Amino acid sequence: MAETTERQGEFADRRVALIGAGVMGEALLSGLLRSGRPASQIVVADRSPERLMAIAEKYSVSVGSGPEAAADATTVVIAVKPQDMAGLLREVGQHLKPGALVVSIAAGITTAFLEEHLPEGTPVARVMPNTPALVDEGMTAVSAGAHCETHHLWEAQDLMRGCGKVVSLSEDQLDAVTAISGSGPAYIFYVVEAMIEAGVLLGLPRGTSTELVVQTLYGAATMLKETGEHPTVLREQVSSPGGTTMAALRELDDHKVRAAFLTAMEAAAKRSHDLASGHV
Ligand SMILES: NC(=O)C1=CN([C@@H]2O[C@H](COP(=O)(O)OP(=O)(O)OC[C@H]3O[C@@H](n4cnc5c(N)ncnc54)[C@H](O)[C@@H]3O)[C@@H](O)[C@H]2O)C=CC1
Ligand SMILES: O=C(O)[C@@H]1CCC=N1
Repeated sequence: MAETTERQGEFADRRVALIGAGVMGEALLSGLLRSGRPASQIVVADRSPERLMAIAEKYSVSVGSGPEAAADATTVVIAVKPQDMAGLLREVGQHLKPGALVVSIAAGITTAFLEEHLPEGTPVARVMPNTPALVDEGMTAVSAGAHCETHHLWEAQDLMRGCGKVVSLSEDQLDAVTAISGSGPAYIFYVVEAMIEAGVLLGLPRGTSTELVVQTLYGAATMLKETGEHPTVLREQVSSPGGTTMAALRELDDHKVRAAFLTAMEAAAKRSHDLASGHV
């Protein structure tokens, strides 16, 4: 309680506008609230009135149009699809408070793109979070635009720290970040789906297979994080000579699964790069 009050004091002069309250927008909003940002200092905008009503009811935050939200904010977080970004920036740019920080979480959208579409000198930060932010286990990379000073960068990092780990990287690494941690949860869920199906194929009830796979994933992730061991070492510990694991891993190698992962993530990074060039 004392910590929450202290944090509320820290944010006393800040107002955050969150524009785009979809999957990621809601994850960030809930993280901001859990980390102690007062709801009274957050205003949410979305072009869907139904969505806005649901968000206002669930989180007790103020809601409004994009320009209304932006006009009153010291930090404007934009969480719309890359394809909607240019239109939105045109809509809100002229309403920004002088000196307000604009933080974009859109895949591929560069700080140069944001700066071109906003009033001269606007500080912007490009951020790439991921959906585990919903459970405070997010991974976010932050990079600064041309007019983003150190205190702006801290503010962007602080916004995201409420829902997980944050690193600062140079912008030329952000397409790779998008391919690895931004899209990453989807690859893991895809592998989980496949393993559950395999369990069913082998005769396990679906519920049992799901429980086995989810706990195995959780245990393996916890081992990676807590032991700090290289994944190769951890994999070798499971792989007995002439045993079951090697029989399975040989099949994965024969089916070029490792190569498929490399190619898949190259495709994601290329897509992120292309989104910036307007290939939408
Ligand atoms: N979903 C994910 O795992 C991640 C998404 N992102 C990025 O986050 C952004 C949002 O993605 P999602 O939340 O998945 O999309 P979403 O489609 O769930 O949410 C986008 C929201 O923006 C609203 N919107 C669109 N144009 C608007 C406008 N002019 N004014 C106000 N609201 C507007 C839509 O009504 C919608 O609710 C994208 O740019 C994406 O690249 C980044 C990291 C991870
Ligand atoms: O698929 C996408 O484009 C977004 C960006 C990273 C994760 N989801």
